[in-house]
Amino acid sequence: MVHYVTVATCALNQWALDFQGNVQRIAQSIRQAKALGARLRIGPELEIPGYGCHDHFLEPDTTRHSWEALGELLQDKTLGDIIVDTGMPVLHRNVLYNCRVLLLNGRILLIRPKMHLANDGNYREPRWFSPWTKQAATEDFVLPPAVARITGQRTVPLGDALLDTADTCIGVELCEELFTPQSPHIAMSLAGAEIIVNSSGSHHELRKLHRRVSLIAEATLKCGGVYLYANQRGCDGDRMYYDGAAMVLANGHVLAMGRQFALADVEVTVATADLSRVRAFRAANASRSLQAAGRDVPAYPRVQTDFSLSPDFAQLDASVAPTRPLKTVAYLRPEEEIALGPACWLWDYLRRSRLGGFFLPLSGGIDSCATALIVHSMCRLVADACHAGDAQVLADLRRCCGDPAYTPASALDVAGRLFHTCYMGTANSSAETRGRARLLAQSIGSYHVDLDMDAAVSAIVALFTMVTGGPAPQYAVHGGSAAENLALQNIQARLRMLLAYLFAALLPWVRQSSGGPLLVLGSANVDESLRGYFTKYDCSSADLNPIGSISKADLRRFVAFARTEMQLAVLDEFLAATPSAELVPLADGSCAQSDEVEMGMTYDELSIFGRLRKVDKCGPYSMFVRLLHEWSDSLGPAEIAAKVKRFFYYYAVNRHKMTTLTPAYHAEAYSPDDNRFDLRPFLYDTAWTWQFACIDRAVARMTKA
Ligand SMILES: Nc1ncnc2c1ncn2[C@@H]1O[C@H](COP(=O)(O)OP(=O)(O)OC[C@H]2O[C@@H]([n+]3cccc(C(=O)O)c3)[C@H](O)[C@@H]2O)[C@@H](O)[C@H]1O
Ligand SMILES: Nc1ncnc2c1ncn2[C@@H]1O[C@H](COP(=O)(O)OP(=O)(O)OP(=O)(O)O)[C@@H](O)[C@H]1O
Ligand SMILES: NC(=O)CC[C@H](N)C(=O)O
Repeated sequence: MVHYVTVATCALNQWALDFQGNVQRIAQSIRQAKALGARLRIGPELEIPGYGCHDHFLEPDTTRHSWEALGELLQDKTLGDIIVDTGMPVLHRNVLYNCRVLLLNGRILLIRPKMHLANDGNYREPRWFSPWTKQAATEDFVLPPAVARITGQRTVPLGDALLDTADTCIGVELCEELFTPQSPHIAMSLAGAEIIVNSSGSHHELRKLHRRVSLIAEATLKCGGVYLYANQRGCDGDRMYYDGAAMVLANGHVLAMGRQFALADVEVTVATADLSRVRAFRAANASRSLQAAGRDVPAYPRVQTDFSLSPDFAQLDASVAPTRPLKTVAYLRPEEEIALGPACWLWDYLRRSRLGGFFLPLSGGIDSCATALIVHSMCRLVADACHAGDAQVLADLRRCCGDPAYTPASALDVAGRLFHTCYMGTANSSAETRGRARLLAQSIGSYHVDLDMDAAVSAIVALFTMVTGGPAPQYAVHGGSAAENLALQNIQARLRMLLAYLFAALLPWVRQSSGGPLLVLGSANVDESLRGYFTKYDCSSADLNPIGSISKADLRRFVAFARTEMQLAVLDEFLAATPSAELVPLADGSCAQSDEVEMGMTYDELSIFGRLRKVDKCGPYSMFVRLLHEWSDSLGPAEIAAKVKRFFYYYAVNRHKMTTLTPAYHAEAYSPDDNRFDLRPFLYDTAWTWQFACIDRAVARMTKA
């Protein structure tokens, strides 16, 4: 007797509130799973309305339309003969739950509400849902009449139960539940669930996939069993990118894993697991058996079905073999993740916003260069998908370009249609930055504009002088005050933003393209945002920023990676250049300004401050203590104190700038995004009187000692 079960998990590119598109993608994934021989298919968390509906979950319409959409799935006869695990909000006795709904042949088997809600970082599920707190208990859920008519059921069980099929037992764990110390899979496995299904809405952060795989590998290594993990993939309407990587593990080994980043709307990952191995693994583990036989194992209610996941478990069929475990999991390096995640996010945003492409102010510096490389990466993915026959990507591309007959020849060809770069020079710009911008644009195929805007700068200064009747403001190198010097720089920076929006609106018209206007891209990185080293409402203000949660140090690593992997020799010059704003007059024809000198700290130091502040939750005093140990080889307590105090001073002065930062791709746990992720006041006492005094006392004590 063999017990081979073929199971399917998916990554779907759902879009919040796009019920029609979401149901189509779910149905397509079920059909694909069946075609691949699967008898169980799981999809992402809340896949019917889309995970990222946020406060729309509070609207009864969202639940209502989810039931209507579920009704369509239940009535579709092509979706039968497979257990389907789908997700939607369910209102039970006036309480809203985040639920899995398990279906089979037009009937609902079980509704399983989430028991441990995600409530940190970007997650705030308790704002909309309540957790189901009754372990191993169910209640009767009365179906909405329209659904009851379809299924022929009046009530279905809702709660924490297991599903018994003819050949195995299935337990449901929902996303965050895996991340908790007392994960439900532990009790469910001890109670005999052999397959655990986990549907997630888990967004990308660099290196996060390791954590998911380790948690599941650890779970199945300790408990034994088959574990299915599904996830959304794509931008479903905000700063997050859900990064797929749907997978199947068994007894600690990865059997199959889908792609983390890809443009395909539907990806089904299938594996055949041998349940005999699960049984042998568990039975041979004496201490596990002792626990499983004990009184503490919850007596789960069990929903019964005669359906069997094994094709015919009475006979050995040599054509069906268990999937061999992967030898290694091919984790991407963080640089590769930066190249792919934001690129896929940009593509989803572009096609879903139905605009005509991107416009990027390209300065010849590292940040806008990294942004350009991400768009280049997007163009490569789009060209590859078209060449591989992805009809959806080709249709979306044709709509963006406004050309129904277009077929791309290459990534550079795609860039020529979608990507616009612009160098906006002034008398303060150097030939080096202008040249680097032009060469990079050539290398990646963007439509490049090289302009000078001195006339506009002079006009604004002249207007100011005329209105105030005073002398013209001067740069510091010409004897001007600090205020004059800053004001003159900020005019240039803000004019660039104005020009960016003008060109984004009208370049398609100039090029006689029938695509829509362009999305303006910004390139402010985490470090300069935290330090406030940028002009409010300059080119950092844009429609989207692909690099806004990434530090300068990581961006430099990404550009170095792109130099080799994308074979762009021009990037050597970017890596070698000294970062500079080029907003003050040149000295002997070359740049007289250096970011790090002006900021009073290096980008590497800023990266460290940024991680300590957010990830390690350090206030000024804790940061000082941490750095005292980490920097003790090179710096004394007084120097470290001065650096920490300088950072917190500028952070406090400039925190207000975070409130208007351009929406940025969420890539890192140290993101300073003020609107959704890093919630802080923006009016601080910049003296930090109490905190700095505490540091000063510690320095005094150490100096005395
Ligand atoms: N607590 C608060 N809440 C709300 N608003 C507040 C505020 N404190 C000041 N403000 C306002 O903020 C404004 C000052 O900010 P802003 O106009 O940006 O000007 P500001 O921060 O004074 O100057 C721009 C900074 O960026 C540097 N910079 C300039 C250009 C390019 C680059 C580069 O990235 O390479 C760097 C420049 O050296 C300087 O340090 C004023 O309007 C002020 O009223
Ligand atoms: N000469 C320029 N031409 C076009 N865009 C520019 C120019 N100077 C600055 N910008 C735009 O303004 C943004 C902020 O300018 P800033 O001088 O602060 O550069 P940065 O943040 O160090 O970025 P980069 O490394 O791209 O220069 C740049 O990322 C770029 O998009
Ligand atoms: N939707 C969820 O429950 C996600 C929570 C989980 N901590 C994650 O990041 O994957």
